[in-house]
Amino acid sequence: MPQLRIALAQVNPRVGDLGGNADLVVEWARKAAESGAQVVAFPEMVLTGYPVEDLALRASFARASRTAVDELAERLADIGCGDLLAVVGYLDRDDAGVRNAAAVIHQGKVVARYAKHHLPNYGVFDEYRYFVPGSKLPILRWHGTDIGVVICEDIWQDGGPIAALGKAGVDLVLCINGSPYERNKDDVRADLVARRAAEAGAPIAYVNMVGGQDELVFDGDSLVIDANGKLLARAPQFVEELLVLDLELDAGGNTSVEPADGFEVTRLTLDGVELPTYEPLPAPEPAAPLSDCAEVWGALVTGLRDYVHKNGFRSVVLGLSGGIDSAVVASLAVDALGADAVYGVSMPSSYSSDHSKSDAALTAELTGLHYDTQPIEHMVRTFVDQLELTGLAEENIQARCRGMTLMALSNAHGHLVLATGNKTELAVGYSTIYGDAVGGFAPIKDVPKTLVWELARWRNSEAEQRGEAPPIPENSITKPPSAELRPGQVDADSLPDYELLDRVLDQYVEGDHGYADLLADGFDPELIERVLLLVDRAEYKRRQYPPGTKISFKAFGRDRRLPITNAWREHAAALV
Ligand SMILES: Nc1ncnc2c1ncn2[C@@H]1O[C@H](COP(=O)(O)OP(=O)(O)OC[C@H]2O[C@@H]([n+]3cccc(C(=O)O)c3)[C@H](O)[C@@H]2O)[C@@H](O)[C@H]1O
Ligand SMILES: Nc1ncnc2c1ncn2[C@@H]1O[C@H](COP(=O)(O)OP(=O)(O)OP(=O)(O)O)[C@@H](O)[C@H]1O
Ligand SMILES: NC(=O)CC[C@H](N)C(=O)O
Repeated sequence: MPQLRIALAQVNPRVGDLGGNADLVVEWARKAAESGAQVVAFPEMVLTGYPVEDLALRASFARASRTAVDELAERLADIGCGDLLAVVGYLDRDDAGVRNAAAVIHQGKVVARYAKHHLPNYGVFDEYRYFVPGSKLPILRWHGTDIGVVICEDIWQDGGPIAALGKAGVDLVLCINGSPYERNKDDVRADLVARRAAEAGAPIAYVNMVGGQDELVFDGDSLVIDANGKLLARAPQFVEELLVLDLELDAGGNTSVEPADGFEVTRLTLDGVELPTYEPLPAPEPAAPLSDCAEVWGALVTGLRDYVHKNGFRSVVLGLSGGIDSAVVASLAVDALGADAVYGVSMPSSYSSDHSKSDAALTAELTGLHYDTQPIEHMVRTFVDQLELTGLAEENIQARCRGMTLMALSNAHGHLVLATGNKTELAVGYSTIYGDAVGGFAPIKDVPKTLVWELARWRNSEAEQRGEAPPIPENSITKPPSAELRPGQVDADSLPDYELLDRVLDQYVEGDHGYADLLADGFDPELIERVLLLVDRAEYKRRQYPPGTKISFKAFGRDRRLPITNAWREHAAALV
């Protein structure tokens, strides 16, 4: 049986940076060659970054991507990696249109191209807007084994290229991916890859990218599973990694080129240099799965870090209220960027409690971030007096003075402003537009309030286990949440209990349940009407909220697109 050493390069490209991404591929291909691999696979569209959105529609970008892949092939040969079979995702354009493609590179040339067949067009994906599906299946004979290539969504749909490869006969399938993180998706992926490997009758080597791209985080979790469902290797989440392993594959001998399931099958035999003689590698230990909180924290840290760095910022600023949301965002920012890159500002008004000031100062002390106090009382007074503001207008001007202060500090010092709102607040519109809703990035906008508390407790206990000081003040976790916009205000005065609220929101937002479904879920009719009205009315606020990391199946934004101007209400009268 031929032994094949493969390497999966789980790397972090940057959208639009064709030169930088080519350098990345060269650097990791070199590592793969040094490890003795004969095959290296890179993620989906690694050369352009992913997703490129409407850049795909620009002919200039497609031309640059095609040129970049040809130049990359030459470069790999020039640096002595020509004998490696490299599979590299890129954006292609041919007579039929734009393609989400994989180039197979060997000895200085692109020897085969595969265009993604199944295009995802749900959730955050719009691939029918950009790409033309492919129906050609190149199968490469390399060191006696027959290798097929597919791209991400190709394994998420029944039928299609995997079934066709199974019928034609292959010994290995390389699946290159840009699969964004969602809670619990790692389990779904592993099951899926196992199912498809059985269908292909061959192991599937699945390589996913890592890193943040606007609202998406790619978590890696690359894996190799054989046709019997055995996990052969698994990379950790959220870190770059070269997963190298030796595969004992059934020797090729597959010859069918009959069209299978509408696919045009071509076989190409590549000359392999004589195999080096090396000791087989011990089977790599699969990365241990992360707990739910560790995984979410890893996603939030990655999303924040990459948004900041990939957009050229070196530091962030946020308002520290002493409350749980700003404390958790501060802790995430410190984990993502280091304490020296985080600036926290306490901005007390005349309604601010003593504990809000002391808890904010304690957050700074525990995390080591830069701390400053900027009282807003005089600014607020000027607006209130000049415009004769009372009630809600007076309350909101406090949040707006804070927002303006943070943006001024951003302009003056170049910090990116972090908005601290969580998913529950976004759902019910519990924030002041152009006030605490200002910012460039909103790290916890997809985290429900109850999960914010859970993450805070988890992060503190992690610190304790490592013998470090817990970064989040205990009082910020345990005190009743309050916006402190008027004396004695607490969230519970105007919102249902957060446990209950999050359960309703989960069904309405994630589950898209209507009124009747929510009744069947066991919620009180009055509660349903109240919560749904709040959610529906706040669409305009969500549209203007900064981007932030997606961790759920349905984040606000691309995953959930509702009209702002919308007269439809889910209520009892709408039941038929
Ligand atoms: N459909 C629409 N399209 C575009 N704009 C629309 C709009 N409807 C209203 N507006 C505009 O929005 C304004 C109302 O929104 P806004 O000014 O935000 O005010 P509003 O939503 O009425 O009040 C803010 C609420 O958030 C709570 N809050 C504030 C700050 C922090 C927290 C917290 O705990 O985190 C909670 C606060 O207690 C209050 O209940 C209107 O005056 C109007 O200008
Ligand atoms: N006194 C303050 N000093 C600095 N920033 C503040 C202050 N009050 C509010 N903010 C900012 O506005 C955001 C919204 O705060 P608010 O207290 O109104 O509600 P919250 O959603 O409960 O947030 P938190 O849990 O952080 O208090 C805070 O997270 C913080 O960034
Ligand atoms: N890039 C893709 O085709 C991703 C789609 C796929 N369903 C995933 O999330 O993994």
